Amino acid sequence: MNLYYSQEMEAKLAHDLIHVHGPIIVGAGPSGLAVAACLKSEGVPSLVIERSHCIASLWQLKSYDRLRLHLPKSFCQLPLMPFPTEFPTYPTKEQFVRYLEDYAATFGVRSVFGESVVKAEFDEGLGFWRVKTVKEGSSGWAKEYVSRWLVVATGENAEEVIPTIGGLPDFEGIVVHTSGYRSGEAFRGKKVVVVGCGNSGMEVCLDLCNYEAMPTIIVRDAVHILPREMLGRSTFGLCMWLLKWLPVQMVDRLLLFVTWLMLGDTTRFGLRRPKLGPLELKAISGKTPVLDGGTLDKIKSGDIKVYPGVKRFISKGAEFVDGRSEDFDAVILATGYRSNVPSWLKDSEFFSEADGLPKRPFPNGWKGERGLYAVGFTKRGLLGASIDATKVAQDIAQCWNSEAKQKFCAS
Ligand SMILES: Cc1cc2nc3c(=O)[nH]c(=O)nc-3n(C[C@H](O)[C@H](O)[C@H](O)COP(=O)(O)OP(=O)(O)OC[C@H]3O[C@@H](n4cnc5c(N)ncnc54)[C@H](O)[C@@H]3O)c2cc1C
Ligand SMILES: NC(=O)C1=CN([C@@H]2O[C@H](COP(=O)(O)OP(=O)(O)OC[C@H]3O[C@@H](n4cnc5c(N)ncnc54)[C@H](OP(=O)(O)O)[C@@H]3O)[C@@H](O)[C@H]2O)C=CC1
Ligand SMILES: O=C(O)C(=O)Cc1c[nH]c2ccccc12
Repeated sequence: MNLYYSQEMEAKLAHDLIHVHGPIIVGAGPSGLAVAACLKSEGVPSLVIERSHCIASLWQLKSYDRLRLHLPKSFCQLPLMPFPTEFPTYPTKEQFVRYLEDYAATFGVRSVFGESVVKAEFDEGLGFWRVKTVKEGSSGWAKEYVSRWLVVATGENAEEVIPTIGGLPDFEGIVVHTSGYRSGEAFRGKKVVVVGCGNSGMEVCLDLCNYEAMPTIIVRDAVHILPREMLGRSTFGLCMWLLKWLPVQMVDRLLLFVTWLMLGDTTRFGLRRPKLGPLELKAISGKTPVLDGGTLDKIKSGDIKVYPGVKRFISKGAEFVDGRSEDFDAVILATGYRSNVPSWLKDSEFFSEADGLPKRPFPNGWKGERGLYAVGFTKRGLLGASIDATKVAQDIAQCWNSEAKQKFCAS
């Protein structure tokens, strides 16, 4: 029971509401865990509500086997607990998940699993957030949690983007989104078309090659492909260091020059570069450059074919916008993810209905009104989540620990 509820409020709350002692955090991914840990370190309890039956479901349930962190570990660790020193520079997903399990245990993160938040609404009368959940995968069973603070940590990758491409329902082979792809084993000897050329599409193509499958990647637009490492350092680390001294456009120019020396002109292989440089584009649009870990070599050798956009699918293959057509055994949709916040959060001021991200861009998208917060919607990966989590926890702790505990200080 929250000590700071007034008797009057207490009376107003129906007996079947669950009064959360501290903030409610929706989502037990890295962002939710990070904010719970930071709150704990400030002496603030919290409750994490997670739809799946484990922490970090994106990493444990929706990712392929060969996945590793693609930025060096120093840029991916959560606040207050570094990665073990014996971890490699780019930890595997198993290592990352083990780290997150240890992290949750170390900070005693309190979670309920298997409950999906279907509605969260600020009750003006009570001055509290009411958060309704249903048991994942069932109907007719619901709970309602209540708190002064609501932290949204459901992520930018909560739902798969499944594009409507003409003819796809008529395609007779396997169709799977990358979230359901585990390894190339199931595709040995098969012709596979991979739709989308972000980091997922590129990595899956390389994996397919490693299992003697024959991948074709669909690149419908311009894309920045960068070597994961340059000049003996991680490209990302080098960029972060250069950005301390130089403006982003200049860092982009240097980056593209070294990339050109290392990879050559990628246009020859069907990979046009956007007009804006990779870091400027990332900052403006959130579009992550591809950090190449060997895919480009397979494209150069012809093991991976590059085609422009799909015009439509047919029963045994696809027709492309350039008039060519080809047979395929399987389609892998590497078409990315989206936020699901607009489907359950009844507040259109803080989050955009269009993309489910906070309306105010980084670094100002972490705090809304009336005790509402967001962690992990910065388009800056785990580093962005850690920055948000620290700020959110400090803000809530200030309120929690203030002398005027009776007063509703989230505003
Ligand atoms: C394949 C892949 C690789 C990546 N690699 C990197 C990387 O190397 N480095 C990097 O910095 N970033 C990387 N990212 C970005 C990624 O966003 C972060 O790694 C990280 O997972 C974000 O954490 P999060 O907690 O914000 O979101 P998530 O990890 O997505 O966690 C959100 C949680 O909320 C839960 N949830 C969603 N909706 C509800 C609901 N309505 N009710 C209850 N629970 C809900 C989900 O089940 C999930 O467990 C990668 C992303 C992907 C897809
Ligand atoms: N640690 C690691 O190694 C990895 C990290 N990641 C991270 O995970 C996040 C998600 O990445 P990812 O899953 O690649 O998603 P992205 O959103 O980054 O990429 C989706 C791709 O699909 C394309 N696309 C979407 N719809 C269509 C369509 N109808 N026809 C053709 N192409 C289409 C997009 O093209 P367009 O740009 O034209 O819209 C884009 O190239 C990113 O942050 C990424 O960095 C992912 C994999 C590995
Ligand atoms: O993996 C991701 O999605 C990230 O957002 C990590 C990231 C943040 N800034 C970048 C710049 C270049 C490449 C990756 C990232």
